[in-house]
Amino acid sequence: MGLFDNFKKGLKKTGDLLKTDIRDLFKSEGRLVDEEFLEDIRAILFKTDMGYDSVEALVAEIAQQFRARVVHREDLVGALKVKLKELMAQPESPIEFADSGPTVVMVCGVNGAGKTTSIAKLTHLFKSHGKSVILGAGDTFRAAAVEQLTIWADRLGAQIVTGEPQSHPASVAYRAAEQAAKDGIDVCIVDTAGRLQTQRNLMDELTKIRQSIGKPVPGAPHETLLVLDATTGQNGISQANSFAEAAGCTGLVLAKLDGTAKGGVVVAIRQQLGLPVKYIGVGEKHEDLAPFVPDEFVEALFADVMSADA
Ligand SMILES: Nc1nc2c(ncn2[C@@H]2O[C@H](COP(=O)(O)OP(=O)(O)OP(=O)(O)O)[C@@H](O)[C@H]2O)c(=O)[nH]1
Repeated sequence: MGLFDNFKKGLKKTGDLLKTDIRDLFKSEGRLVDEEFLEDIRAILFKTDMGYDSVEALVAEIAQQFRARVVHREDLVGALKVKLKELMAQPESPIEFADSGPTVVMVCGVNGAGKTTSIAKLTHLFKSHGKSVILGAGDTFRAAAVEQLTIWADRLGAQIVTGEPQSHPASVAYRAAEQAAKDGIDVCIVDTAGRLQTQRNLMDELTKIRQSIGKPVPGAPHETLLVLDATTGQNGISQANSFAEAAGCTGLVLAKLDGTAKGGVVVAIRQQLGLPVKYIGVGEKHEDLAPFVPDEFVEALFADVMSADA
């Protein structure tokens, strides 16, 4: 599947919502842009969870361009797309690969956000680009987490370093990074147990994990990715903000985008979190991950609204 198809898959539910609502607005050919129309647009955009500031910026743009004029569906969608792309712009941010030696990626997030699955997807992606991968099973609290990651590693042809049930996650992370350096492996991905940003001791533990990764591989971790569950919508954003800060995150993986009609949350995330969205999860399989490209996101979001009338 191409990138655009992946975005469409991830945004199916959100796109369907927009399609129905915007088509309902344009039952007649054109619509006069008055306060009532602007209010309707506002309500539609809010439903996708774009957040107050983004919605107001979009409505202001429509008002400024079309107030007191008759607007057609394609003009409205065109203007929304241009403004959304502007709102979501971010530096191109693929993974920062190390100049030499292994690139170490640490993955963190709250329980059940989609960390393990995202690690499997990243492994598949890196391997499909010809890179060798080793995993560090740093979630030593849950035997099931280690098991799950081991299954993925076997299936995807990656090495894995695990610890004894009581071993410290920092020592597993250290050994994984060390092994990567010793064996000349391109990418080392370190899993961590789910935690809340309010659990001080567990957040301190993330710092220890980071420090121990940096011993065998100076400069590592090169990326610390926060996995966010898109289905929690805007509720998750403020939590993510403090998490990202405490854990020194460099980017986001937004998992389960396919599971929500509130995919507009990506816009809110771009507005409210100072971090680039690096990848989106669009399903449960290992190939269901796409690098995040704002313009593709916007095009996919509105693709069905403008497709041939059903
Ligand atoms: N539909 C869909 N499901 C996903 C996606 N990513 C993860 N999941 C599902 O979400 C559930 C939790 O995912 P995990 O990867 O186990 O989450 P985790 O963060 O490792 O969980 P803990 O280790 O318990 O903290 C699983 O059932 C996954 O299949 C996605 O992009 N789309």
